[in-house]
Amino acid sequence: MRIKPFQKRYTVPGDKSISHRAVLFGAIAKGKTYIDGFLHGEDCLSTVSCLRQLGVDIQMENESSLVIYGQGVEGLQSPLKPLDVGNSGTTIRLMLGILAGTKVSAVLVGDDSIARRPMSRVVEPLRLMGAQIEGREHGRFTPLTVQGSRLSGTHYNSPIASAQVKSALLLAGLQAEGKTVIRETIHSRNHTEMMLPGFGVEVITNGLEVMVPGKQSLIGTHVKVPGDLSSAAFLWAAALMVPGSRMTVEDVGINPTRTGILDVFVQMGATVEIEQTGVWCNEPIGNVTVYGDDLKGVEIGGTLIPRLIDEIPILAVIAAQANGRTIIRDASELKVKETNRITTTVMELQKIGVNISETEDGMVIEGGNEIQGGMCSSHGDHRIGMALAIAGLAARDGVRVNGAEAIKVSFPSFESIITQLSV
Ligand SMILES: O=C(O)C1=C[C@@H](OP(=O)(O)O)[C@@H](O)[C@H](O)C1
Ligand SMILES: C=C(OP(=O)(O)O)C(=O)O
Repeated sequence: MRIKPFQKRYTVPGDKSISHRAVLFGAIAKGKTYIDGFLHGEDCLSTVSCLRQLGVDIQMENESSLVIYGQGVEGLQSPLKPLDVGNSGTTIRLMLGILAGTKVSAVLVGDDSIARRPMSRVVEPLRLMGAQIEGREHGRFTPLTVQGSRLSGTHYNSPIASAQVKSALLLAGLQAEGKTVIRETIHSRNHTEMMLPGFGVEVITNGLEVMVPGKQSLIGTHVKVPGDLSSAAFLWAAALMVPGSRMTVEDVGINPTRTGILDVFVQMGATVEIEQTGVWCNEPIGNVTVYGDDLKGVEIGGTLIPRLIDEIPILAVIAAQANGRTIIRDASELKVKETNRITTTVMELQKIGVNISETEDGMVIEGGNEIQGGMCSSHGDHRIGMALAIAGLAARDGVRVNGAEAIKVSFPSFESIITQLSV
């Protein structure tokens, strides 16, 4: 149902990408790692449970504070049962990079969505380093089996801008003989490169290239996780969908490899005020306020896309309300996320009366018409579920989202915040 204008300040739960990395790196480090602000969402909990199955002692002091008693990669043990990564692409791909160079043998499985997502993007370059990974359709899909082995460093030109690929190879490279160099065509998020030096690891970045010398070990540290900009994006979007509203999100990560959506808000005519308040573990954080009425459509593509890849479903919702046409190009990677996010975004927004169509590598939205509302589905994809719920704040008849439980994957407090906005 259409809601009244609001002026609010919130914090959002910890960044999902950074939470995964903090617990994975702590698990292969020697000594204690403390994590504050850990995201207690299903994806990160899948990472924790896989690591526990590998014999890592992880204690939860409370929902967002963890202590990991790391014993180095040598301390990892072969699990008795398959490691279940649930819905999390980051977990399986980074875990493959870690396990490839250990003495562990393990089977990795996930849910139906994971079973459809491509694994060859990490399996193939890891095999070039000497990894022994087998699986369904020659290792293109789960279930996958990894038998840890000796690795050699590599020089890999990554054909896709994927931080999961880059991170998997860097993690394998830490255990390999010789150096590992990854070159991307477009910058992907750089949280791995930003965090590893805090664990005492040498990482050298030179433009689009990242290099790690091999045979390095990690030392436990303290990680403070910034708020997740990808979660905050839904709250800022709420303010843009309800004219006259204003939303501030505090202590949110503003790493430039993630802030593409803020650039697009400005391009659409919104006001974005960024007050940087600190740097936590190499990651800039700040308080970010977004407001604006009478937005206009935009054309986006190219190097901007990896900087807002997870925000495209919510951007489509904002574009539906903005005046004029929005064109999103170069976003084929969306086809291999939790769902095919081009298809699911277009299909579900059409159901609630948005004029939107699918293209080969993105979508076109004709904005400026009232969103009617109705019944739609998350298709089990957290970001689709949240995008549709935000559309509901401006829809004439409201929006009912089936499968909203998927939202717990990344933003467990989303529903309670949206309920507060609506009263
Ligand atoms: O490394 C990460 O933490 C992530 C990288 C991105 O995926 P790709 O690496 O497939 O682009 C992103 O979509 C995902 O939500 C998290
Ligand atoms: C794509 C996502 O995550 P992952 O690849 O880790 O499943 C996401 O959170 O939008």
